[in-house]
Amino acid sequence: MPHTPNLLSIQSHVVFGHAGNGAAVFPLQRIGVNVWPLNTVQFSNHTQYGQWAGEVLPPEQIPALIEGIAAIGELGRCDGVVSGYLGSAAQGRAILAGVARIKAANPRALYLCDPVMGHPEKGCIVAPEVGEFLLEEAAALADFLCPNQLELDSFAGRRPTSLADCVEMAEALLVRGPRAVLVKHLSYPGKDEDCFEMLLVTAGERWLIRRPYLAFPRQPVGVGDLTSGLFLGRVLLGDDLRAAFEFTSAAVHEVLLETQACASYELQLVRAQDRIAHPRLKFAAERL
Ligand SMILES: Nc1ncnc2c1ncn2[C@@H]1O[C@H](COP(=O)(O)OP(=O)(O)O)[C@@H](O)[C@H]1O
Ligand SMILES: Cc1ncc(COP(=O)(O)O)c(C=O)c1O
Ligand SMILES: [Mg+2]
Repeated sequence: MPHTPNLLSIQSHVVFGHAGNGAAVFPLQRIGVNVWPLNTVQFSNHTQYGQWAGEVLPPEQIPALIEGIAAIGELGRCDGVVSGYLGSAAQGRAILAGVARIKAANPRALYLCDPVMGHPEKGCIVAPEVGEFLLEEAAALADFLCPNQLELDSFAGRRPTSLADCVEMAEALLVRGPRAVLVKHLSYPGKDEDCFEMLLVTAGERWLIRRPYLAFPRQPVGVGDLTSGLFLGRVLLGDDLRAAFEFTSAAVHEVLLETQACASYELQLVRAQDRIAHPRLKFAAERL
């Protein structure tokens, strides 16, 4: 029987709806990954509603929970770690210490860092110290870095002038340490507005995926968290990076099609579950 990978997912959790672990855990389970959810916050709902109840996990709880898994002798079975939204650089450092501990227990474990910096139009912005921490500290330990365009711009300190420039900006991040950079959402002058584009760069390869652009009255939340989770999940299941990239794009598109068909603001993960596991569509990655 093939090994069922174990993935520690360090993200926010919402009671109602889907964001953070609330967007990533079920799809990961549905594709055959054992998820160890470590919830950095528990909120009633995602923050784009403008109001929520709940609490942030004290940063010292992150190493304590990881240490608890080590104490029962199971930490070496962790095959991968995803981290998402960080409340502070201190919380980020606690996560990196946990990742280092896991890599010591299992040197083959992979770390994907989703460098969440927020979306000005979604109203979610992180403190400047978090941006610096992500570039100066997290990128060095990450095997995969998954910025969106705004996060890529923030790392580069400028806006792109073209697709080739986006590639250059992503490749500049490779120098910081990750083996691959997945840009989850491209935006640059001259881009075809009918297409939604994602980019994957490694030391030797550059891949672009285009899929149809879907219009929403309000952009759903949690898509980035779903994207980064599925990508690492498929890598842990044995896909090469191109195959994981193509699978992720197709599965996320299936979720958005269902969400659009239901005229829902929240991602329709349960309704789309069979198509997450077995997307009907395939968007082939184009080599640049
Ligand atoms: N095919 C598509 N058409 C339109 N919007 C899309 C499509 N695929 C993803 N999106 C949107 O793009 C964003 C995903 O990219 P990203 O910038 O990583 O978002 P996030 O803020 O969720 O991290 C989400 O707002 C998502 O709703
Ligand atoms: C609690 C919570 N987690 C995660 C996110 C990130 O979601 P996304 O994947 O859209 O970046 C948000 C966005 O508002 C949020 O409120
Ligand atoms: Mg995001």
